[in-house]
Amino acid sequence: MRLPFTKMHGAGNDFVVLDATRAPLDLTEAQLRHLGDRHFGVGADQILLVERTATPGVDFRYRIFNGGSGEEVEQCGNGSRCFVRYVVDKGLTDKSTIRVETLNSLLELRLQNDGRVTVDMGAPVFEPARVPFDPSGLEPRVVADSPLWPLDVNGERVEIAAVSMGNPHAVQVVTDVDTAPVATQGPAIESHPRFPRRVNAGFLQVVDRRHVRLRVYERGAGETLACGTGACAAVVAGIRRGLLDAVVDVETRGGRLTIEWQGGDAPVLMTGPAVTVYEGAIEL
Ligand SMILES: N[C@H](CCC[C@H](N)C(=O)O)C(=O)O
Repeated sequence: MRLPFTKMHGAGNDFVVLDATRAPLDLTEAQLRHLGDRHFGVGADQILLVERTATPGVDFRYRIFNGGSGEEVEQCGNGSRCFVRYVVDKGLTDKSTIRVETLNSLLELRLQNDGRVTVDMGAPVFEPARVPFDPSGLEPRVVADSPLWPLDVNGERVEIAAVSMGNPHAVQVVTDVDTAPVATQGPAIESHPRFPRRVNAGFLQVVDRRHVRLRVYERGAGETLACGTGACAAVVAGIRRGLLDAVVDVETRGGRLTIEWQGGDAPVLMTGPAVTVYEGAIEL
């Protein structure tokens, strides 16, 4: 099968975007992993499938698959911005505010005049069972509004905040992201038994109350240059610990995202770039 695709990135987190609005696309996990493979396929952190939906008041559905594992996941922040850029540039909609459903969320996205995209990512979730995270037998250290859970990682004690942005995140504060043990602790946290659906592992460095640096070892993809939901989870965790103000610039290795959260049940707003790199086709 000849499969046309669009290669995109949001702050360096890269995607293969597929149009399934005209005809359904049913790819196997092996085919999805092939698309994500940087040597034998196209290469991408995630594969995004754009579909129509019959849900009233919703414009599209988009499905997200991790490029390393081929598994379908609930949410992708950088991917949602590229989704908007894609449907507007492809003429699939004439709206500039678009409502899209994912596996477990409904997002509202707005294309700004400067080409950046703002996404209402919904409210964060902290209840362990809904992350999901198993805290049984653990005593958290509570800092301001935030329980910090002691996790045994490679024989070291790591303190994490467990947050869901629709997908699971474990966020720890580090003094310097450049020297943080992302390569060793990342995979150990990703597959930690206390996260039954595995987890995205965030390493957050607080520069000041409005600026942070972040690296994320992503579930099913490894370390990416940026992680949108990871940036949301990290800023929310920092605000709950009393370390950050409500609007924070997040410097990632691939670019800058701006995250806003007013606390409580307020939605997390994420603004950042969405870039089309090239159009291509691959024989699957
Ligand atoms: N690896 C993530 C999905 C992609 C999230 C990330 N690329 C983003 O921008 O939010 C997970 O398994 O939950």
